[in-house]
Amino acid sequence: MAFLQGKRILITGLLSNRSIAYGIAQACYREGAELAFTYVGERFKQRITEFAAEFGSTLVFDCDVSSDEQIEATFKGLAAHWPQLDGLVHSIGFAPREAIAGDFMDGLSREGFRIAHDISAYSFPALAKAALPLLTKSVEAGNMPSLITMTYLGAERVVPNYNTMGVAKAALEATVRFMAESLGPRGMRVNGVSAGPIKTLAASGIADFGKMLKFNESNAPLRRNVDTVQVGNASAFLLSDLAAGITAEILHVDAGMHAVVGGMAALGAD
Ligand SMILES: NC(=O)c1ccc[n+]([C@@H]2O[C@H](COP(=O)([O-])OP(=O)(O)OC[C@H]3O[C@@H](n4cnc5c(N)ncnc54)[C@H](O)[C@@H]3O)[C@@H](O)[C@H]2O)c1
Ligand SMILES: Cc1c(CN(C)C(=O)CCc2cnc3c(c2)CCC(=O)N3)oc2ccccc12
Repeated sequence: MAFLQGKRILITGLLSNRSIAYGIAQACYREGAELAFTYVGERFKQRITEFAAEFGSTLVFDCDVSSDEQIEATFKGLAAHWPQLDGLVHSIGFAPREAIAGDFMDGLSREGFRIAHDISAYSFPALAKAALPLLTKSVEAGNMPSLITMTYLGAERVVPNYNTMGVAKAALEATVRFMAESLGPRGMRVNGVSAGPIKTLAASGIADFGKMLKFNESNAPLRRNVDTVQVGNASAFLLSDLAAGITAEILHVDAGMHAVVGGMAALGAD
């Protein structure tokens, strides 16, 4: 297949081998892409360098998306190695713990709301804007660059406890549409992948996460949860020219759960 042969793709958000970004890297590498990675903080450099080597890459950059300087430096560094960028994977999300647990109003704060939107929503267009010169080089070379981000059902519907992250994901999904409208005429596509719950580090410490996985397994149309391989494959598809007609889309990779009304499903659970 190798439907990403020769494409140069930057993947953010790789933290462990359970990360969604790890599944995306596996799929893209398998399909022939050349990869580069970002990590957060010197202490992870060694680990991410080892992950990059798994995918035939030595390109790793320290990029905390709360820093404009680190975002700029990342693409300056990338430009020293690559003549163009054909794909950008945004797989970053964070909110202070009190913003994603318990009652939405009880956990609401200006700072928590700001942080959630800065890291989980603004960072996607911010990275894309800093990448524009390299993305434009890809268009000039006759390619159609593709940008993707990871979102969740909590953007569209109330998922208990997801709270301020749901509001931030709603903002993220709106950035997909406005970025697609701005970058489409420049020959670039922008899409979101709405993944079902997966036990990653970002999911660790979330109350009742196990219950949620069980509920999905009993009620999702496919009667199972999804994993990083399935999300990775769908992401690789969106990054490739097989998805040339797709932009401003939010693709659900959630075993169909987005289509099911929670309550009724619970009735049908037994
Ligand atoms: N795990 C799930 O159930 C699930 C479902 C749907 C969507 N998502 C989304 O998938 C994406 C990846 O999460 P994951 O589940 O793979 O967990 P993960 O913990 O493996 O990845 C989260 C990543 O966010 C990065 N990050 C946090 N703050 C950052 C900052 N300031 N600058 C740069 N990077 C920062 C972390 O370094 C980490 O690599 C997130 O956007 C998350 O919201 C996760
Ligand atoms: C699913 C699901 C997830 C996984 N998911 C889709 C996410 O997007 C998780 C994102 C996330 C954002 N910020 C933080 C954390 C995770 C944990 C550590 C921390 O301090 N902050 O998180 C939930 C929280 C409540 C309810 C469901 C979920």
